[in-house]
Amino acid sequence: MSAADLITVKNLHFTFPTGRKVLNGVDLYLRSGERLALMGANGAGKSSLLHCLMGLVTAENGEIAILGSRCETESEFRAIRGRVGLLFQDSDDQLFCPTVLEDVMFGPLNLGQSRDDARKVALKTLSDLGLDGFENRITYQLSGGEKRLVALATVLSMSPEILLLDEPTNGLDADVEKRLIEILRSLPQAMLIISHDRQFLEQVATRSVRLQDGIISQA
Ligand SMILES: Nc1ncnc2c1ncn2[C@@H]1O[C@H](COP(=O)(O)OP(=O)(O)OP(=O)(O)O)[C@@H](O)[C@H]1O
Repeated sequence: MSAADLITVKNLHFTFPTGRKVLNGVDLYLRSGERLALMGANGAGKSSLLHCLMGLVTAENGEIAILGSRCETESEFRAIRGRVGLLFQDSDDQLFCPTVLEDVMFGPLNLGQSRDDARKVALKTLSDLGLDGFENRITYQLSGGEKRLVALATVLSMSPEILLLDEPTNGLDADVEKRLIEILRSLPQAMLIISHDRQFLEQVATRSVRLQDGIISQA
């Protein structure tokens, strides 16, 4: 690990209130320019690890530093949340507005942009993802794959400095997955990507690690 790490995790432990322990001393780093694949079996704790990184659940032990700031308290996590974009595993956790445009504008508005600027950035982000003409679609009526791309648009419209992507290819057909691969490869942000799609990871990831038995090993 080095001072140049965008994310540094040391000896992280996390247990659900039910007593299920999923992280048992995780060490991890993400550096500028990396697209890091986080692999592991179903239930290994990959999503839980991303949730710890965003402060959505509280680790009982260990250290998290993001973009040079130590994150432990809610106010410390709040300070970095606008700079880190999390694509949830389930698109329905990400989309809560009646229309696509409102959902994609929500983040930029929340970051203090004017309605005009938020609209412009939302329309550009949708266009970049091949979603021209989707702006007035009713979010809950979208197909699973369409929702996946709109959910990604809600993340990218905030121009986060780091991307945490939880199974981004879920529900995408082969052509759309191919487009997503090109998009992710063209983005400047470092990213941590959870996926069970080996072909996808082979084309996108610059490094891979595996979460198993609560710890990280080389994949
Ligand atoms: N709220 C909860 N309370 C108790 N246990 C939970 C809770 N949420 C998840 N778990 C359990 O914690 C474990 C880790 O879940 P997590 O979703 O982090 O795994 P994952 O590696 O992302 O799995 P997958 O690849 O299937 O998405 C699983 O066994 C899951 O059933």
